[in-house]
Amino acid sequence: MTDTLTIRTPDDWHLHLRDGAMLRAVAPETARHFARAIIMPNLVPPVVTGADAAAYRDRILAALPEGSNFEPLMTLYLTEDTDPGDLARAHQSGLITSVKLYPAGATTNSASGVSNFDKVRPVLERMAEIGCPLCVHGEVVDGDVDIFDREAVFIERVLDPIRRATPGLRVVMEHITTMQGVEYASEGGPELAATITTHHLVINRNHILAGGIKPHYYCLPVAKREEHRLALRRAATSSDPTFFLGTDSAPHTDANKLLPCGCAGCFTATNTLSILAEVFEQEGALERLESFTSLNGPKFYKLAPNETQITLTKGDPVTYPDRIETDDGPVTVFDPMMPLHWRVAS
Ligand SMILES: NC(=O)N[C@@H](CC(=O)O)C(=O)O
Ligand SMILES: [Zn+2]
Ligand SMILES: [Zn+2]
Repeated sequence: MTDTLTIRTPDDWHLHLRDGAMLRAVAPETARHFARAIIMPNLVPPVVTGADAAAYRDRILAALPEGSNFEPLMTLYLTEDTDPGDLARAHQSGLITSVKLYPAGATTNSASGVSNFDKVRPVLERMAEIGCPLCVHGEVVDGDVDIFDREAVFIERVLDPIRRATPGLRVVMEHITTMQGVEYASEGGPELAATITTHHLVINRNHILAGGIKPHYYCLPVAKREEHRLALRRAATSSDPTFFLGTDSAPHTDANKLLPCGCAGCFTATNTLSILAEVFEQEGALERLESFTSLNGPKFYKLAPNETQITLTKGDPVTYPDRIETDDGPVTVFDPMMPLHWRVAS
């Protein structure tokens, strides 16, 4: 039986680090095991210009533990006023790695996102020319569309038309949650990829809603039926390079999660690798964990995989704190509802 696994150091291709006290508390949780991460720009106010991204990058670096080599890969938040020239300069200088599209109103801090997709056409065309990837939160904002259908409808109504109208645009479908997402991504050729979160490999909608409401399992896109979770597991553990890890670790204080109108987001940075190793072992695919966490992402982003390695060892169940403390208040760590046997050896 395999009880140690050495892989290239993982990267997280979708991560929320926030700012201020929250940033200082959560950055070390990711930097402990990950070499790089794509940093989401949905701060208040959002990271919209190259100058904003440079300043945010400095704040992240200042929040890292001493001696950390963690590299934040910055993104810009696409708005209807994004300046294509500023974006292109930020990308060409290496300051930003990608641009994030939030349909206005789709998720946490998305109010400055896009309502009229025609308005961002020139920016998307410029991105296609310079090879800057677009990371997409793929849900329609339409009160008439059932929340469980918003991803599938987005693919047909918004994503596919954008991709057809913008040849060459490289797109990452972020945090896919449906078999329709898996299917569309896997048929999209080398210019299309998809990230899958840790929590969507573990929970389905019953975990949120059956036997009492569980606010800590509420995130966007919301977890779907079991058949969709199983499709995500097959995609993540296949060797298809289309799919890679984006944890979408999204810290909110417990006070903000446990409101009558609570925030969306699961905080998984602390125990993600233990959970993923458990999931991949359950699927008989431990030898493919490295592709998902450490190889497919860099390949899509045209970056070298990390030279360093981590070793996971299997033993007695490993426990993690239920919550981490921040100066903004406690943040609950995602509970995978199963014993975890794999730990990252220090
Ligand atoms: N995933 C979430 O439920 N929340 C994210 C936003 C996002 O990634 O959509 C957040 O910033 O809290
Ligand atoms: Zn999102
Ligand atoms: Zn996110």
